[in-house]
Amino acid sequence: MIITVTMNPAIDKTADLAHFDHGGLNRLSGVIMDAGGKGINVSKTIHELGGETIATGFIGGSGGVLIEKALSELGIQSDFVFIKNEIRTNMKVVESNGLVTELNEPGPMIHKEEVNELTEKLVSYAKEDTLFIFAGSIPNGIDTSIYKTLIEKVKEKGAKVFLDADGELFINAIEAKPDIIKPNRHEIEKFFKMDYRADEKELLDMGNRLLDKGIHMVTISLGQMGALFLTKEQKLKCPGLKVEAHSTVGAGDAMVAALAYGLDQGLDLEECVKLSMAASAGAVTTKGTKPPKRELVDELMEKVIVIQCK
Ligand SMILES: Nc1ncnc2c1ncn2[C@@H]1O[C@H](COP(=O)(O)OP(=O)(O)OP(=O)(O)O)[C@@H](O)[C@H]1O
Ligand SMILES: O=P(O)(O)OC[C@@]1(O)O[C@H](CO)[C@@H](O)[C@@H]1O
Repeated sequence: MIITVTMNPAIDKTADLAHFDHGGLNRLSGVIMDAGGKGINVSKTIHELGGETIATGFIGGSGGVLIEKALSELGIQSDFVFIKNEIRTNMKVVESNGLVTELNEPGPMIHKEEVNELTEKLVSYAKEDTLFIFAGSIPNGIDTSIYKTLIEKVKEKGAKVFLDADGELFINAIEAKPDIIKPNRHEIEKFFKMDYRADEKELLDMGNRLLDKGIHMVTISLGQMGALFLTKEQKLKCPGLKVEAHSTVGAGDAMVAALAYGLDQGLDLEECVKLSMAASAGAVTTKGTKPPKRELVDELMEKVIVIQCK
């Protein structure tokens, strides 16, 4: 079973705008709302691909009720810890030239008892055939070592872990040796304190250094340029697929979802890679934070080119 953990969910509001006038009055059109937050998006994509997940994490307030309802209407199982405070709303502004500006709120204050409740819940789910996905930022009142602590606890019970996080959360969590990670270019460059754009050789080198830390698989996503998929045994790269982009929000989550689903289904690495390239490109074509349709993913899979890195 795949358990997604979203500590900082959000109602995503995606609005269209001809041109963003910084410092001026911007009148938005075509505002749509989606249940968001990285783990929740991962659950939505896994479900669309045909898999099963349980979405957990913190939810609260009217936004929390909306998210639970949205997941239940989709037929996605959830088991959240209900918190006292209201979850956040994140604004995504899509300009007509395709540029997306994201305005993410910090998230609610979480109390110690709420963290303890989630910890107990996760430990109770942890078994040898459980894959946990820890994804996204954390709300207020929680230490940045939380992912590290939780990864250690569930790994003790034999579970596997996929981590998609940034900054201090990522740095601390790496110490707990998650099985799979998916940093994007900026995240991995920041981790290795690079202040310029890494070339492919440097990206491979950074990926190898992370594998040496005991991580089984490192996927480095490169936006429209594609992605690198690295294990000790195999180093694969895929150029990005050409699609009509509407919003890149959630592309990374679709990639995480497809990789997790593929591995959980026992697909070989090359099949997992094709599925994740297709799902992430498919996610770019949807409006708002929506998963790609399975039929589109199947179509796009035929177009994925997998190259062995030298
Ligand atoms: N414009 C695009 N066209 C085609 N594929 C794209 C595009 N943008 C992203 N992708 C696909 O999505 C994957 C993940 O994108 P990216 O590297 O931007 O992840 P991310 O930064 O984690 O995304 P986010 O946090 O916005 O979900 C890429 O590796 C690629 O396969
Ligand atoms: O603020 P975080 O937790 O880093 O990211 C949250 C978020 O931007 O990520 C998802 C897209 O990946 C959106 O649904 C959501 O609004």
